[in-house]
Amino acid sequence: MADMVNSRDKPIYSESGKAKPLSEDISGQEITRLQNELKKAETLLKRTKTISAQRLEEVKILKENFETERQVFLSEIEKSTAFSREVQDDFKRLAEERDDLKRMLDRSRKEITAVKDILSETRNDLSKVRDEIVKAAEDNTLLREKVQHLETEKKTADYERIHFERETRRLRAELDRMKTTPLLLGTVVKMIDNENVVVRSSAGPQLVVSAPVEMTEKELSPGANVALNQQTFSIAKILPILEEPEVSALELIEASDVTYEQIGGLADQLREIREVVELPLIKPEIFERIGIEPPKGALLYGPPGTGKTMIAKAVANKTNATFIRVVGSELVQKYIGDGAKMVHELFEMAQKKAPSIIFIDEVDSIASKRLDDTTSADREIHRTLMQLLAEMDGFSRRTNVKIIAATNRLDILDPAILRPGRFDRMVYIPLPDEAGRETILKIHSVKMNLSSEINFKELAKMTEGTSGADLKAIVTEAGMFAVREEKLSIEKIDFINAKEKVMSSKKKENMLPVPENMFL
Ligand SMILES: Nc1ncnc2c1ncn2[C@@H]1O[C@H](COP(=O)(O)OP(=O)(O)OP(=O)(O)O)[C@@H](O)[C@H]1O
Repeated sequence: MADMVNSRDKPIYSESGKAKPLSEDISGQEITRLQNELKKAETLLKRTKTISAQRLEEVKILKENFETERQVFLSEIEKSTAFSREVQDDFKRLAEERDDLKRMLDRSRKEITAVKDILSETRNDLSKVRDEIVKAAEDNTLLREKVQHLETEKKTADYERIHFERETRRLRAELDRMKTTPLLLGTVVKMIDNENVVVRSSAGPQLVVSAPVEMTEKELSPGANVALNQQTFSIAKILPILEEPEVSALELIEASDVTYEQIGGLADQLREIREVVELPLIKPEIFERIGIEPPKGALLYGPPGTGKTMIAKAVANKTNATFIRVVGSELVQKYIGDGAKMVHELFEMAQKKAPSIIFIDEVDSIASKRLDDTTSADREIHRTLMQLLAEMDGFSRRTNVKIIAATNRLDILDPAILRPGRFDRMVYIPLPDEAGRETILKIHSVKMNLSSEINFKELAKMTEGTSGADLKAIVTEAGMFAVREEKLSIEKIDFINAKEKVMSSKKKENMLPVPENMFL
């Protein structure tokens, strides 16, 4: 057993921990026990070593983990430090900005205060200006009233002046006629030489008279109408020759260019006139076939500027007739003493130029009713009328001569001229209605360059009471407005301005007194 003790196992310790020499009291059992104990201790030591190794390993891992986390924390701290620095910078910048803003706010507050002051000053000024405007408007109204009053006075004065001028002219003509010894009518037969002329006096004999030095050979050509002094038979003046319309009271148009299409809004009236004037000229056989006398003509009456002359010209155009226009007032004013003769020559010329249409404008000037022929002028007018009636009665209905007369004063016409057999139809030519006005506006602006916004229907609504001549004036005036402003086309505003202008001047005219029943 002693062999079994390993030298390595020496010394052996007792339970009390005190080493005892092996030789002494160690029994076999004790040795076994001690060996067991030793084994246990070894096992324990081994386990302890293992555990220590495990613990060491764990400590190592923990150490590593700790290092890693420390690094993470360090980097986090670094980041936080950088962030905190940024935050500090931002804060600083924001603080600066806030200071700037504060300064700006202060400045703005000061500016607002200044603006408020200016505003209150301006408000005061404005209220002063408003007061001044109100005062000026009141002054303006007063002035306008004064101007209106003055305009009315001026119109009255103008009207009186025109009236007096007319009266003066009439009296002067009357006076001249009374002063002048009546002249004899004569016709040049031939010129003998530069100084002597043979004339046939209307009294009968042929005479040789001296040629006045101021008269040319051409003026004294054979056939020229002359007036001769009753006592000396010298040539006092050359009388106009009817066939030369520019020196007579006549307007002679061989071929009129007015067509029915150029007349707006008078369809019914045109139909009536065409029946009595156009039809007998174009188709006289219809009347023969039916066995009725063709009409002689028509009397057109109505307000001025409604197209009476146009109608007569259009009929002349349609029938290829010569259009001869004579103005009643000119007949008696220009050819004092010769009115009746002129009427006779007028009908003669119409026959010569047939087919023809005699248009007697302002027929009231020679055909007005009067109670008695007090003055010689009245007697002269009466003679002219009698001649007209005689000519109308005398010429055959079958000739190619038709008469159209026109007047604005049906109320003053002598009933003699209205008697049946003279004018077969009396046609009222009224102011155009709305549709008529629209057509007339379109007719007169057909060649104009118009802007697309122009609405003639609307314009026709605004021009109530205007005549065809007024509407033509509006169109022309609108063109003038556009020309003045160098526009490319006529705009609506030009028409509105033209309408205002024409209608206001018409209103002024209308303020002159109008005889009662003027268009009846
Ligand atoms: N119905 C119409 N259609 C188109 N244009 C018209 C019309 N009526 C008048 N006018 C225009 O007015 C102008 C004057 O018309 P016109 O001389 O025919 O009138 P009137 O009735 O004879 O006038 P007055 O009685 O003053 O002699 C014409 O040249 C024409 O341009």
